[in-house]
Amino acid sequence: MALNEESAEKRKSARLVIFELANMISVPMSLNAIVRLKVADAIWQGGSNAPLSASQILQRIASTGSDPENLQRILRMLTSYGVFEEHLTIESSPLDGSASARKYSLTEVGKTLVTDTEGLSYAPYVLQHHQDALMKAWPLVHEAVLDPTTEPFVKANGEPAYDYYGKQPEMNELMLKAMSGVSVPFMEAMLDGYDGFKGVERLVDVGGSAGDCLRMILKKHPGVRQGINFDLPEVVAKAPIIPGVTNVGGDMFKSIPDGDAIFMKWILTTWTDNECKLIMENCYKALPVGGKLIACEPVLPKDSDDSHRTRALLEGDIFVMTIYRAKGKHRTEEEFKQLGQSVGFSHFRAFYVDYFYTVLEFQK
Ligand SMILES: C[S@@+](CC[C@H](N)C(=O)[O-])C[C@H]1O[C@@H](n2cnc3c(N)ncnc32)[C@H](O)[C@@H]1O
Repeated sequence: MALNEESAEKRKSARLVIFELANMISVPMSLNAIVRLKVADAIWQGGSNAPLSASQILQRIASTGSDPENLQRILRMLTSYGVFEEHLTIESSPLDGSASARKYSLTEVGKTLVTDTEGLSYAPYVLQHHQDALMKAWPLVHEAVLDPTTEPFVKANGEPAYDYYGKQPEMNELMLKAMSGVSVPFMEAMLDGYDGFKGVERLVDVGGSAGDCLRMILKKHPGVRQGINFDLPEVVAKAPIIPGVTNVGGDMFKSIPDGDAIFMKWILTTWTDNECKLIMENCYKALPVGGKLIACEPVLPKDSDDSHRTRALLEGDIFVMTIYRAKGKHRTEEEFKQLGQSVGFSHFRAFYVDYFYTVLEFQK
């Protein structure tokens, strides 16, 4: 191929990539639509994953007047992102006697949206990410660059996300469900691949939400006799009663209950370096010498690439910047290590037991 032909080809593909990127909003919005319509549950009804056409799916979920063609458009597009598998079949058509019909089953990705497997669904997480208050913040991402003192969520809604959720019982409840759905599969992987709870009797979960992480740790490690689920008062007020777990309401920036070890999952990421230091200092004070802070956080790779893992972590980083703290962030392993050292933790280890979260162990 001549040089100028080659660069013309490159320009054509570049324009295509921009089309893809600019229209990409269709992807999360359609995913949200699929969850709202409970499409995964409809396909999975009775535990079967037999391929269904859009009309058959709608017969299971929707009221009269719904449009199978529009549903099929969404299913096709999400098939290209690996959420559904498309099956082309030849079926009789009233027009010419035969036509190809598209049917859809769930891939492993699609199955994560089924809501009848208790506690394992990612559906609430998808819904939680697309609530109106969050959607209002997204057009303001550029503001996080121009003025990082106030995150886009605050600009759009007048107050920080956790304060806002606290005043909206429905948002709070959805947040609890979203966290449970995401926590359970990770905790299973973590408890298989990490054994740092040996010898711990009293374990505090900082920002423990509904207490799912503690429930699973106590089940796997009966030596942990006392679990303290520590979170904001309005959150623990909604947390279920779990045998062996005491719900304690408070503010981690003020003080943290004492424990042999402290666990936290998905906490440091949403705060600035100085706020992280304050939380970690309070952990340090609450631990005995030799005690461990076990933090599970998304950890950014040093290099950038286009793998699913790197993209999920980098996209999550922009989510944090937009919704929680303009200077809260996904960090590299080295940045976490330095945060720990700055508040006095003498040992640090990282365990890569999952693709999204890494276990970070800080020892006093
Ligand atoms: C992203 S969620 C993580 C929940 C849970 N650790 C999990 O991974 O499933 C962050 C949690 O931190 C809690 N949180 C926020 N500010 C807090 C504070 N000042 N003190 C204690 N908990 C707080 C929130 O209520 C929420 O439950």
